[in-house]
Amino acid sequence: MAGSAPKHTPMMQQYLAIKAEHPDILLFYRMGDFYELFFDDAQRAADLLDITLTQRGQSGGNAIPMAGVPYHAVEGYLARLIKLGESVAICEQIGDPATSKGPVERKVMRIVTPGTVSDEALLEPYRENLLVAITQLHNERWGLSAVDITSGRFFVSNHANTDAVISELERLQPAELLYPESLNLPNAIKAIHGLRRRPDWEFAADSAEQALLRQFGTHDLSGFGLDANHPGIGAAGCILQYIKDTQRSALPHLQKIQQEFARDAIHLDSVTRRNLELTKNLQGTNTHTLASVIDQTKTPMGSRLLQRWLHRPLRNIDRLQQRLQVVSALKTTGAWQVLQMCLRDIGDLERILARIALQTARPRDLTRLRNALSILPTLNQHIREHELGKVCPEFDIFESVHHLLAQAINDNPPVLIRDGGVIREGYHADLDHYRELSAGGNAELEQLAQRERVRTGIQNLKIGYNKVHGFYIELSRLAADRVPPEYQRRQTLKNAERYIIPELKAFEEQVLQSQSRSLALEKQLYQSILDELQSPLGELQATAYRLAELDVFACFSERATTLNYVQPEFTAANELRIESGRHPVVEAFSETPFIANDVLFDQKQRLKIITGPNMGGKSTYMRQTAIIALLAHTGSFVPAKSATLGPIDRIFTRIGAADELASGRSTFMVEMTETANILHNATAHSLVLMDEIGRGTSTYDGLSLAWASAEALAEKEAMTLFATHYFELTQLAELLPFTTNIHVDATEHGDTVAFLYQMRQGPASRSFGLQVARLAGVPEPVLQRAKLRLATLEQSDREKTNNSVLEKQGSQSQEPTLLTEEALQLPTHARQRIGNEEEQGTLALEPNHAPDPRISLLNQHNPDELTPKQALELLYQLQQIKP
Ligand SMILES: Nc1ncnc2c1ncn2[C@@H]1O[C@H](COP(=O)(O)OP(=O)(O)OP(=O)(O)O)[C@@H](O)[C@H]1O
Repeated sequence: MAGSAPKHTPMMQQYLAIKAEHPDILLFYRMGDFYELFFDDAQRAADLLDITLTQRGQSGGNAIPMAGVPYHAVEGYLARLIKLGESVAICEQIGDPATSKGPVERKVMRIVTPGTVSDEALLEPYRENLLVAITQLHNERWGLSAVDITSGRFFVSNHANTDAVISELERLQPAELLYPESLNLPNAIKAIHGLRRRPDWEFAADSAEQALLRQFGTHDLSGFGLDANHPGIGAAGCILQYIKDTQRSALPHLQKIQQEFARDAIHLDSVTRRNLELTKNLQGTNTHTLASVIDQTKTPMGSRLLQRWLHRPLRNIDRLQQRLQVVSALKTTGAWQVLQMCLRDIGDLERILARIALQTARPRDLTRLRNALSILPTLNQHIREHELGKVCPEFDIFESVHHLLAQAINDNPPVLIRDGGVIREGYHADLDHYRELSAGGNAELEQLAQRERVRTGIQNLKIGYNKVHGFYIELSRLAADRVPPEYQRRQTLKNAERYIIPELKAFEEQVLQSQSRSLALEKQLYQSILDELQSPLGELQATAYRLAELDVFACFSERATTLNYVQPEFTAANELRIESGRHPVVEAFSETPFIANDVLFDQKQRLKIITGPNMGGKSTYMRQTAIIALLAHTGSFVPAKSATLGPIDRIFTRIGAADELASGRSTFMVEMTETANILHNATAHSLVLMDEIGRGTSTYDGLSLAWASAEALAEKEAMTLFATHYFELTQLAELLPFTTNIHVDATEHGDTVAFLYQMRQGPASRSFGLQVARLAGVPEPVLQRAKLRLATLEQSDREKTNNSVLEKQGSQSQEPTLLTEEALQLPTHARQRIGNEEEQGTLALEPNHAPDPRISLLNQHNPDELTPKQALELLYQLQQIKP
């Protein structure tokens, strides 16, 4: 920033003083029709918004960098900045430029931050907008609090360690994240957009508790089931303080705080969340996700709730049964159809109510609220007609609120209250009177014009109005000699003159006065309507939540009907049985019919080693198992013929691997970190998907790690699907309890392969790697070379296996054979080659079944019997032989 204040112009001094109050965020400084940014802000805005960086005058001897956006387009720019995690202080001109000495008075009128926005234009309708705060306690533990200002949902949670809080942040996807300034953030959190450092004192538990009590008007927090020592209390306090600083308005819609317990939901770590592509695919977009198939909700609030449920599958079976009951009832009665028709017109009631609470609701929010309320009686009628009252009680229809809005607000009000015309005629007598005065003006004006025409004898005399001169009488120049003396000239045009007369002036005052009075009264009435809506706000919010739930239930029923899903059943036994399960997303987007498969985990079967060709459907099978389990725990029906699920505490996935360059971890490191996490945390109630672990390192390292991991999971009795290309692992079925082999079926068609996608018992017979490579378009000469290599490798394998079996037979061992480095007895350099070349994508183990002629020659001589000359000759001979 530039030098000391005295060197700046008065305007710059004003700017710098205001900027000093908002050092960390962008300041939009209003100058006429633009919001301007200066110095570093200008540079940052120019980069972020791709707007031109210019200069304005000099300050402290240097040119001042400047960038600006037109005021009428500001919302679009704000939306972009918010999305990038930036906050903006908006500074308006509040003084009158005409009467100001020096720069016109300016003030920051609002602060827009990603986590506190409520304007419709700045929010994404289908995404929750969370302001989150975190603190770390002395022990490893973290406290977290989150609020969705646009719905009033406010909660705290606590997390045992850093990994747990990172995975929670992955779920919540905060729009803005507050943390205490003394906290040393882990790298994974540093990468989050919208980070804000806050002073440590804002997280102090004592003051936080007081702030919460003030907010809710209660004596203690026990009514919310919350202990004042909860690790998240400090974070909740910081959130309230931050909102106070940035919003400067009360938050009557934050009426309670809830506690979320990790144990209430199936734990999904951040990797699993990504791998299962719940709401985002692996490329980071919204297509081909579970939500893209399941979400047929009709309101944005329903869609947001569904996404929340998908990311937090419940473990409480009673609550799931309640949800399933509603879904089932809507399905069997077919009521979902009419309900969806109604819901379509309900709109985003949740966010409308938040804007009413924040006093930022626009006239059209009120008409939308009125419209939503007017649909409730019809909804109730459908509930009655379909006898759904038991599972879905009728809605309160808020008659008085509806009546108020029907009486007070016009059918199609303008966007802003300041434009007037929002309050309905007949609502308030004074308003009608002012409006009559200003509108009735037209007739009066015409009378006056007619009278003047008669009096002056000038037939083309007109009365007009413009903003600068107000009302005037306009006469053509040709009539100049007939202008009465009391006409005062106002303005001279090319062919006409404009005049004013006292009567017209008085008329003007009356019109303007009644216009401004009517506008002021409208604003006042509008405000009192907003005030009146505050008291039923809590009940309205509860209704909005129930409508969002009904929207999700109707959506589940529709999906179950259209896509032929079945109601899942829950059991206390530690098992998982899926008959003819399907992958909802692959099924929806595949052009060929989906092949359904069974899954069975019970007391006897816990670990399944899956083998079979690439592209054979192993990953699909594993993912569909997790997705069916997850969907069942949201209260949805599932894509299967039947599904019975025992308790599930966590779903783990180790699928595919990508370098995480940003965090400095290689493919193998990522793979092993994820594996370590699973091995530490999986229990007998966990569902574990392991896809080809060990691929990122040398064959033997990988194979050994995969082997040992499978053993460890079998020991834990976790429900594990373990897909592998290490055929050796199929031997585990004989070595370990609870372990079985299954494989995906495929058949060979000449040089190519046909996938059958059917899971079968037992290990696969072969892998079809080359056929799949052909399908992928690998050039023919390469395939031919690979075929030759494969033949030699397989030959070598067979010989080694035979040797090893012979050795084993010699030592009378009963254990099945595992191909280890020792068993293969490869020389060290050959082992290294396997590792290196495999990393480059070609495995080229040099076969040693065809003996090297040089070695044969050497073997024909005994070194002890050779003379030095003979030895030299032999050396020359050896040199001549080509390997
Ligand atoms: N049960 C099924 N019915 C129909 N099509 C399927 C089925 N399972 C998989 N597919 C199709 O086959 C493709 C490949 O499946 P998938 O990725 O599961 O194979 P994979 O065995 O895991 O392969 P790789 O070992 O190469 O990772 C899927 O994208 C899908 O189009």
